[in-house]
Amino acid sequence: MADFTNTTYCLLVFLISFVLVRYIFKTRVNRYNSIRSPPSPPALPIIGHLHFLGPILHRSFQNLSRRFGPLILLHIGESTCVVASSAAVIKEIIGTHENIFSYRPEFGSVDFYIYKESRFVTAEYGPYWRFMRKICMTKLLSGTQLNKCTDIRQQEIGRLLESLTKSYEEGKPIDISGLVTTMTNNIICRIVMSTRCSDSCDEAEEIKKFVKETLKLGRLLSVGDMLGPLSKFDLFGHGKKLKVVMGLFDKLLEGIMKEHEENRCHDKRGGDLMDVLLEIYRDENFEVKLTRNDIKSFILELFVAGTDLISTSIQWALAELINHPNKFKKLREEIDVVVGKSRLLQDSDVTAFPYLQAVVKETLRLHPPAPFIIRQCDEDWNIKGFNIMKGTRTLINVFAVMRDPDSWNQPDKFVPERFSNESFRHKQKEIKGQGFHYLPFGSGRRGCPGASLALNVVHATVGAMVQCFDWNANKDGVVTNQDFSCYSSSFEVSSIKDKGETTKEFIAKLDLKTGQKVLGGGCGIGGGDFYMPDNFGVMVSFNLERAIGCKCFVEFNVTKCMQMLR
Ligand code: HEM
Repeated sequence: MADFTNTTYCLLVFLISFVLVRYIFKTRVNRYNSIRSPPSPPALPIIGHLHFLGPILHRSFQNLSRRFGPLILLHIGESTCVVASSAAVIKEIIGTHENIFSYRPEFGSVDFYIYKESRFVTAEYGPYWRFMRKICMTKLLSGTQLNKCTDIRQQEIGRLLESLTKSYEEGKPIDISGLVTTMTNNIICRIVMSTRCSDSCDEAEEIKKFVKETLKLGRLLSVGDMLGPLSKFDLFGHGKKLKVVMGLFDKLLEGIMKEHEENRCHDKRGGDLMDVLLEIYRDENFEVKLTRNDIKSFILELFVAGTDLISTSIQWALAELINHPNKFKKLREEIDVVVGKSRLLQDSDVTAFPYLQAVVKETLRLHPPAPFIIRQCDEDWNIKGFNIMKGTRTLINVFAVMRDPDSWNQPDKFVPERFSNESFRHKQKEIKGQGFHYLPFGSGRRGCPGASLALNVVHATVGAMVQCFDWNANKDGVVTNQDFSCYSSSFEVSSIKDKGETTKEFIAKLDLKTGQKVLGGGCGIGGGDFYMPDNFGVMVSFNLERAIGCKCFVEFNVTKCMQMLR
């Protein structure tokens, strides 16, 4: 009853707010009515196009663009955006007119972000952004810095493999999602703050919690953007919570910074990223004077930008390989020929594995962990004959572009071979995002600076997991060859696992046909599934058989995966 009252109350506040906002403020919508705007689906009063949006946003936008064209205008409550979904349109936006679309929009969370003045990812294209970007590319995430971290990556992957083996030996189920996320968090933690942090598991764990909470609250506050200027009143208290979480993060990071300052690194190679940033902070000669908040904010952004995305990519790659045993076999053979069975694959081996690289590229094409590139139009502009107003949020639907049948053969199929055959190899431009058909890391001056680090970790982890274990869907397991978005929409409410219900009972309830494949939960990530209900929990089992003889039993826990994204 209390829940019902709360929900009704929230709904009322929400609706009244909309009406007030509409009444009080002259909206962007009105201005768009008077210009040649991009096509727009029929909108409802107050909510605009909200009713077109399903739980998986990039799919909803893909469906809309199929009906209304590759550039569409949407009003969601008080929030207006254009969505681009074809390579030709995107080429204009982040290619030809990149200078107009180099800004990223502010979201509702910014008012409650304690390092408001220090953000890099949403910094305007000005001296501060240019300075941070330069140190990112030349010092923090440069090839030299990454080479220095090879040992860290190798050790953390080794730990992951040990955990898998140990769980097998103890006969315990394994939460792949949790283990892989811990690994990526540890890698970033150690690269950023060195062993001083990673040795203390508590600190690494604390950071993981803060990042998760910051992401969750940030998303909730962004949804509040629909309320327009009223979102500043923090009607649901998410902003207040964000401030508290960030306050705790700040305290923890200040402690780590002080520790670094006390044990100043005299290593000629320059120490970890925190050491490099502190060195710049102390130096008066740089064109931009860094503050302590700049450093903390940048570090938080690296965690937010990196950890989850790498982990998601690894899980999707594994899921696709499990679902395509012939491709798994082909990859295993490639690794066996080069590395053999007596040693573990190393970072430096990856260049000798074209098929492994193709598997990762194809995974990122089908399941881009960042399904949207978000930019903002900085002047009243014209794209393909349509007017876009200054300040309009511009969403590039990377997911739709990378599944566009005009650019890709059998776009919804997992076919790594498309990246390993000769015709594609000399299209390297595509891979770097310059052809605008393949954009998992964005493109141009605001493209992802962490792409090399991310690819290093994904290649080495997927390679090691394939080299060391046989991954087969258990015959009891629910396994699908569709991605999770199809999975969630086809199961809906009737398939929520009841409390106390065993996996077997749950599976029986789903009434799957013999031989039908259903993808395991660990794979259910792709930017949007966090809308799934809390109690949705499918335990999916996989058998792991180690190449060198031992057998493991793994359970993918969907609930845990999704909690990760909450
Ligand atoms: C698989 C993993 C990753 C994916 C798929 C990914 C994807 C992306 C995408 C799509 C963008 C926006 C690009 C654009 O606007 O054109 C971006 C930006 C960014 N990424 Fe990544 N990223 C990944 C990993 C990382 C890592 C590991 C780091 C750093 C540790 C990182 C740091 C950043 C930063 C700082 C930006 C903002 C750059 C700027 O505004 O100049 N990312 N990433």
